[in-house]
Amino acid sequence: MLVVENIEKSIGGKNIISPVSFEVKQGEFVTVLGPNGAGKSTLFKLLSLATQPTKGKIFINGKQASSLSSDLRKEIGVISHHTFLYDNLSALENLRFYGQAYQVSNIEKRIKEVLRYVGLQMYTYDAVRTYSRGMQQRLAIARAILHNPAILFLDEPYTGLDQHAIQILNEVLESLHKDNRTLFMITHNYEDALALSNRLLVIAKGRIVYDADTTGIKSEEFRKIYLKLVGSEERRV
Ligand SMILES: Nc1ncnc2c1ncn2[C@@H]1O[C@H](COP(=O)(O)OP(=O)(O)OP(=O)(O)O)[C@@H](O)[C@H]1O
Repeated sequence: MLVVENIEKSIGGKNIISPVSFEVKQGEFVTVLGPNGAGKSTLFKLLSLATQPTKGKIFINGKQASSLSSDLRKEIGVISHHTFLYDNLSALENLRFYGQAYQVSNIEKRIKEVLRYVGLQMYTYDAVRTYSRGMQQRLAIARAILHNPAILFLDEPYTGLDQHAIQILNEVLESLHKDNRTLFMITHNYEDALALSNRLLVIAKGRIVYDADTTGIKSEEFRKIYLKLVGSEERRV
C-alpha cells in the first residue's frame, strides 16, 4: 500500500528527515508520535505528496511518487489543520466542487454516501460557516474520502475539538479502520492513538525510533517507553 524507501529531507543544508524506511499494509491504522520538532509534519508532507524527498523513494499503491502527478494524488486523502472547505458554500456544494476536481463518478450518490458516513446528512444544504469545528472536521473527512483514496493521511485531526467532537471523530476513524481503509495519522493524543490504531511509530530527531503493534500495550506502559525513547525532549505525554 505505502512503501517508503530510505527517504531523506534536507532544508537549507539541515537534515530534517534522516534515512527512513517502512511499509504500511492495506487496512493498517498507523499513528506517528514524537516530540516537537521531531520531523512529523515534514514526514507527513512527504507522504501526502506536498513536498519531495531529497533522497529515497515513496510508492503508493504500487506507483512511485517521482513527480507531483495528479494521478497519484487520486490515491490519497489528506486531513490537516486546514479543512480545505469553502465557508460560504454548503456541504453539498463543497463536495460537488471536490468531486469534479477528482472526477468522481456518480457524484450525487457518492456525496449522499459520504455525508451519511460522517453523520452530516441533516446539514447537506447548510453553509459551512454555520458548522461547529467538529462538524467541519467531519466534513473534511467526507471530502477526503469522497474519491475513495487508497490511503488517508491525518495531521493532528484533534486540534481544536472538544471532548464530544473528539468522540465523534474517533467513531468515524474506527469505522474507517473497520472498513479496511488504510490510515496514517500524526497526533500528540497518544491515548486515542493507542485505542484506535493498530501500529505506533515514534519519530525523534528525524528518525523512527519505535515501530510496534499496539496490541496489549497499556497507556502507562507506553508512556514509560516513550519517555525513555525521547528522553528530556518532551514530558507532555
Ligand atoms: N521550511 C523549513 N525551513 C527550515 N527548517 C524547517 C522547515 N520545516 C521544518 N523545519 C525544521 O525541521 C524540524 C522538524 O520540523 P517538523 O515541523 O517536521 O516537526 P514536528 O515533529 O512536526 O513538530 P511539531 O510537533 O512541533 O509540529 C524542526 O527543527 C523545524 O524547525
